[in-house]
Amino acid sequence: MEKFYESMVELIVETSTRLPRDVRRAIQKAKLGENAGTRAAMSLNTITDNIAMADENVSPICQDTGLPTFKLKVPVGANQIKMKEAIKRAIAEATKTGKLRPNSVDSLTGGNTGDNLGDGTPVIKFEQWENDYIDARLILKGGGCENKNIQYSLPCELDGLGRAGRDLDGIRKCVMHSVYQAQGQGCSAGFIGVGIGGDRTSGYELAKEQLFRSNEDVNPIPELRELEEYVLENANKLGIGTMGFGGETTLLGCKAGAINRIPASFFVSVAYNCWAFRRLGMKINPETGEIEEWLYQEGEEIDFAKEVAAAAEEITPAEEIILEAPITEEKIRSLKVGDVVKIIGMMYTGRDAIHKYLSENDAPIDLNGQIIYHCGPVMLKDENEKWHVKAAGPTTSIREEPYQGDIMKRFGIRAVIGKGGMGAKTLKALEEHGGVYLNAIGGAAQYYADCIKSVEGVDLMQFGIPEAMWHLKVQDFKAVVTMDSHGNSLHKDVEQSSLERLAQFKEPVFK
Ligand SMILES: O=C(O)C[C@H](O)C(=O)O
Ligand code: SF4
Repeated sequence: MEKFYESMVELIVETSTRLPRDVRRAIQKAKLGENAGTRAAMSLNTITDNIAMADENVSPICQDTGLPTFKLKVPVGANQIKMKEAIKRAIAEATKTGKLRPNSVDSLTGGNTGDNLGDGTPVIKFEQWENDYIDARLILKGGGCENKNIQYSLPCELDGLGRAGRDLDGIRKCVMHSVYQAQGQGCSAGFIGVGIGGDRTSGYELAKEQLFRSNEDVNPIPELRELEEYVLENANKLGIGTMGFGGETTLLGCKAGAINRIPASFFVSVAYNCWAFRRLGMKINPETGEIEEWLYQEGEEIDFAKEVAAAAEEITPAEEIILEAPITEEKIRSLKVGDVVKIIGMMYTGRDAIHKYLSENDAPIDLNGQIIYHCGPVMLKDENEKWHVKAAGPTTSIREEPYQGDIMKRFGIRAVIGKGGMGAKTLKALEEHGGVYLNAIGGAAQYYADCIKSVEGVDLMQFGIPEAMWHLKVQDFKAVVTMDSHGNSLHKDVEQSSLERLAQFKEPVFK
């Protein structure tokens, strides 16, 4: 079992830090399809730089290492109890070494278990089979994309598309709609798994099961193959683009499966996965526990590191505006949607727990003129009790929509950084108070960790590592203004234009 445990540690570390080959190829294709100089092209450059940095640092690609979900197929007689114990031990170990963020939170008390173990975490599923080896697969699916999963019950009425009936064309409409409703919030461009049929539970399970397929396989069922190809081609006409900034690629992969249903129910379930599609697998010898072969590793491996060096010579950077807190209202009012800013100096992290806390309590520090970063980092303490940032990309900002505007006004905060954009309430507050929303590239956790030069302090540690308020000193932290103090929002514009584009897919296609 010791070897099996070591194999599991390796599986977790590799999955968290190195994207599989099929995923790299899909991202490379998207990159080649964007026009140089656009926001989408810039974002994809950051994404591929980040992939290369994660390879090199053997550190998490994204700070949200998600809900670890293992799927094991085992020969009859293999001891599942022992395997489960070894997997749990491996999870705790990978958390201790900073390859996983402590992500297991008590749903009633809010307490973080600190080692990723707890009721329901990790998810481990076993299946017996006739083969003589163990097939072990792992997916680390983050929370932002998980929140964009969606389940439709047919028939239904859909924005832009009208009625979706109980047939293949109705299914087509649901799947197109699922990509539209995700906008950039699940760190598009994404991959989707579609589950047709089943009940509410087995439908979602089937959808997630599709995410274990190679992105390049061909569906043996002709109707499903047609559906997959249709969606992949046409969802990319929605113009949502990388991070929802607009652009040519919105979807990187679509895989669909179908199971039977009962007459009254007709569910279409969609599991959305961000570009940081972390899933790997291995064949393991059941006697020795050793790795026999890695899965998803056929074909060419794209090493983005080489491209980083080449691209650095070519790119002329867009004009960047330096921002350093404390920021004046005048400075904020001079910023407009589309401006690229480079932040130097201090910023403070604050996500779900902090926003709720600040809505009911005083701030632990003076936030006047300051910058709040929606981020739950991976942190490690060294032997001298000093904290280090191991991964620190933005989290989905829309969750703070109920609080954000009020908090900015009350504490004098001038800028918030996050991803995916915010809604009408925040936009109004930015206008009234003089604030901006800055979009960072979701998932680019190594890229941003590199911009953080020191950890100057931390407050509210009782909320656990991802939710505490970290005081970070940064250098050249780049972000784009996507909501300004003049009532403009790139997110609102893209949502509107993509809804109009969605409507072109209203007419029946599969008869
Ligand atoms: O929890 C996080 O750090 C990010 C999350 O995955 C998100 O996409 O919002
Ligand atoms: S931040 Fe983005 S890339 Fe990271 S897990 Fe969340 S959705 Fe995925």
